[in-house]
Amino acid sequence: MQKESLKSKKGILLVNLGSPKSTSVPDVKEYLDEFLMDERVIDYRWIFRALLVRGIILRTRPPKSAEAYKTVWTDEGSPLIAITEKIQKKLQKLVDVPVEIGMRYAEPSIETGIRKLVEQGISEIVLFPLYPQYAMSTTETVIEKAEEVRKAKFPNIKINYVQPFYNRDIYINCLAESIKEKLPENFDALQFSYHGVPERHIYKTDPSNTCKIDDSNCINSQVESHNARCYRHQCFKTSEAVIEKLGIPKEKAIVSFQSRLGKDKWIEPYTDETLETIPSKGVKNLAIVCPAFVSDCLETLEEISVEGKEEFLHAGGENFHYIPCLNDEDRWIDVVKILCEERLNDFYLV
Ligand SMILES: C=CC1=C(C)c2cc3[nH]c(cc4nc(cc5[nH]c(cc1n2)c(C)c5CCC(=O)O)C(CCC(=O)O)=C4C)c(C)c3C=C
Ligand SMILES: [Fe+2]
Ligand SMILES: [Fe+2]
Repeated sequence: MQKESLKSKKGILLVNLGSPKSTSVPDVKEYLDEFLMDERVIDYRWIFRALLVRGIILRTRPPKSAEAYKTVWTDEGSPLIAITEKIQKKLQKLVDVPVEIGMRYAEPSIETGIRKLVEQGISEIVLFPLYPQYAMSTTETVIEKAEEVRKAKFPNIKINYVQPFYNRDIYINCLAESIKEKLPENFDALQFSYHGVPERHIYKTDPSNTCKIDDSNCINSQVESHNARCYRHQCFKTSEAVIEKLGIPKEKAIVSFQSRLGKDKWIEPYTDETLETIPSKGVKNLAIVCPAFVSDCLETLEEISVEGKEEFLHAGGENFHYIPCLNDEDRWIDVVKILCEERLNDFYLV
């Protein structure tokens, strides 16, 4: 068994969220349709999801989103895709197996990425969902999609998945080092702004049924199965570990959740409301980082760096310092390499 595994060819697929093909309204609409019709993103029954997405959201949102995308688009296209390609190229120089990329939505899709590997004779793939924290709308949907594609199109390949890595020392050290380098000399608070999710998603993915979204039941939970699946817990734990590593007092750290959509209750506190209230509480000089994203994207470059900054300054803040994501920093590529290699080696254990 082990001999056979050693003979088969291995490869790596890095998976990120994906962006529209272009900033045109029809391309943005097509992208949003695929994204929001995902049952792990808007988790209503198909008919209600279609009524909400196609009947309401897609009638008004695409032109606004297209305008926002225009402000971050570069000569290389979408920042999220361009950065993922840079990670791929750097990783490729460090490992002796082929590395491809795939996006959960739009192109290059997960299927395209797997096909490119299979065409190179690969039959064992390490698939890395590029999300530090687990969520139904990120890690889970990537794995579901990859399994659907594998079963339907490539039934003879094996896939090992890199697990969420929010609590791995190598990642925390890397993130802390990266933040440390970019922190301004004087700051009143360091804000960790994570992408939000509806509260309902937190309860839905908790196998232990113990999460009550309050500090004792969520952040400090000792229930392993809860902690492995609770996005909120994992976000707070990421921040806690980073501030400890940086030696920043707890009182100087703020955790918040951005980018909510629709009328459902999302996990709190909300980033926009926080930015509007902290100046009156004495936070005039703010450093802000977005650790749910490994690569800068619309949500960091526009929603935080532009809109968030405006909200903060308008509310009386004086200095707003955005700390970029890990992007293609060498120290982060080293972490990606280690996490992938662990799963490459797991093929030998079968
Ligand atoms: C990092 C983790 C992410 C989670 C969790 C997440 C949940 C989530 N997102 C939406 C709706 C939208 N998100 C949009 C953009 C977007 N979201 C993420 C990541 C997470 N989303 C990224 C990296 C991006 C940027 C993509 C890019 O091309 O740069 C958008 C599109 C933009 C817009 O119109 O505002 C929507 C819509 C929901 C509903 C959700 C959880 C249920
Ligand atoms: Fe999102
Ligand atoms: Fe929780």
